[in-house]
Amino acid sequence: MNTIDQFLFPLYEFAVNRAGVGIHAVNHTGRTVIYNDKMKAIEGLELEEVIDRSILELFNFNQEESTLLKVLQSGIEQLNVKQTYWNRKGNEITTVNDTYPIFHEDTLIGAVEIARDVTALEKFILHPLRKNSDPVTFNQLIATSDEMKAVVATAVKAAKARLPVLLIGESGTGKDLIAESIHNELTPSNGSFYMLSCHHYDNSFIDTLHEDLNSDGAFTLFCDRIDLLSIQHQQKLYAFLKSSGQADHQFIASIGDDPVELIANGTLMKDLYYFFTSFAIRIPPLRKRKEDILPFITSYLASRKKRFGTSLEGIAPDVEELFLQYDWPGNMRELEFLLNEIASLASTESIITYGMLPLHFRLKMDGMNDNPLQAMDFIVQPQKDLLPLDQYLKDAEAYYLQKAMKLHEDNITKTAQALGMSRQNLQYRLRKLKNGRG
Ligand SMILES: Nc1ncnc2c1ncn2[C@@H]1O[C@H](COP(=O)(O)OP(=O)(O)OP(=O)(O)O)[C@@H](O)[C@H]1O
Repeated sequence: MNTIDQFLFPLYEFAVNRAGVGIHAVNHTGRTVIYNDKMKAIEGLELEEVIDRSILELFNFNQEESTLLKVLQSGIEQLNVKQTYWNRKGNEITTVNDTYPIFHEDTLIGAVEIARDVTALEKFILHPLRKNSDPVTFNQLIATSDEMKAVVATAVKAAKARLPVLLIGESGTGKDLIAESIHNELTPSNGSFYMLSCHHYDNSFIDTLHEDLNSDGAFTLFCDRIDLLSIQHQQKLYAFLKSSGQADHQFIASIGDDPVELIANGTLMKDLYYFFTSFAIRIPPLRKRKEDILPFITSYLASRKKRFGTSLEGIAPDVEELFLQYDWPGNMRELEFLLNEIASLASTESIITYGMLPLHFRLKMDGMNDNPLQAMDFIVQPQKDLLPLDQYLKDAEAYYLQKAMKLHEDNITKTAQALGMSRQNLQYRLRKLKNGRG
């Protein structure tokens, strides 16, 4: 490093780590050389876990890394690649990635990926919902379980009474859908449905609510996740609601946790909570109402068939059993994403079989079921469909690592030694396999 570089290095390092975008750079061999703080936050990984990865290791893993690899191989940039997945900490993340090849005097010396975390931005909206698609009504909600039937019955009552409603439930349980269904149940109907999404740090939009919602007629305002607003913004929202006058407006809010706890730990303003509690509706997580899983799948596949002409119609009994055992931390949204993933890879199949489940899901199941992949799964048999090579290699890696770990009584150092890799490398692979990305 020359003197100028030495002088500039701390500045570069500072800038890279303070950047609001994830930055991941690899050299020409695919080895990670930059992995900034934002990228760590997005992926839930640590620098040590990625720093000594080689191009071959990168090959087997997630989409984003293969984008880096592709760009490294082709020398052509890839822009605006969007992905949504649950990261290692179980958070749903949506990123938009730009990946660039880096040349020095005509020689390709590496590639850089810039990832924008748009999870919050995507939700930062104040807009009339679904202007151009069918309005959502209670009829479209899957409510087979007694718990969901009770939710719908109370929501219908709330719409009749036209009183403020508080929806309480984990992410992905359908709060948005219920809010919109309440709006569409109102008689006489309200002109506009506005969704005020509070998932963003910058909630200055609350300051302009008066102007934004200045409509002649009655409207519905759905304040999604008010518990994510700062107390100062909650006070502003409360002041707006109190002053909004017209009795015909329908106000709905949602929170992601138990209100008593949120108030106790200072995350939710008591007055704002009381404003909405004429009807407090708790939407149970999917793991507490598993009767809704299969009807959702049937309805999803039927609507996909209608819209895209796909051939999928149902799921195999063993897959059904797995789905009923799984806890679905991302609730209906996670199930929907999983089905999207399966359906987008399906061709002529009419039934979702175990082999069609993405690896990350199967690994979670294997952990849960004590029913891991078997050596038999890797033998080519005439009566069994062949897997795509990429899938086969991923499965084989998962199997091999699990067996190697077992052989060495889960001792990372010994297993890594036996496999001829570093501890970090092995840990990284194991974590990736366990938490796999969709
Ligand atoms: N009962 C249901 N019937 C049909 N689809 C559902 C149901 N519940 C959820 N979904 C689907 O699951 C996805 C997530 O639902 P929704 O956005 O309403 O969840 P949410 O609780 O508002 O999540 P968040 O708190 O993250 O905003 C949507 O695509 C929705 O269509």
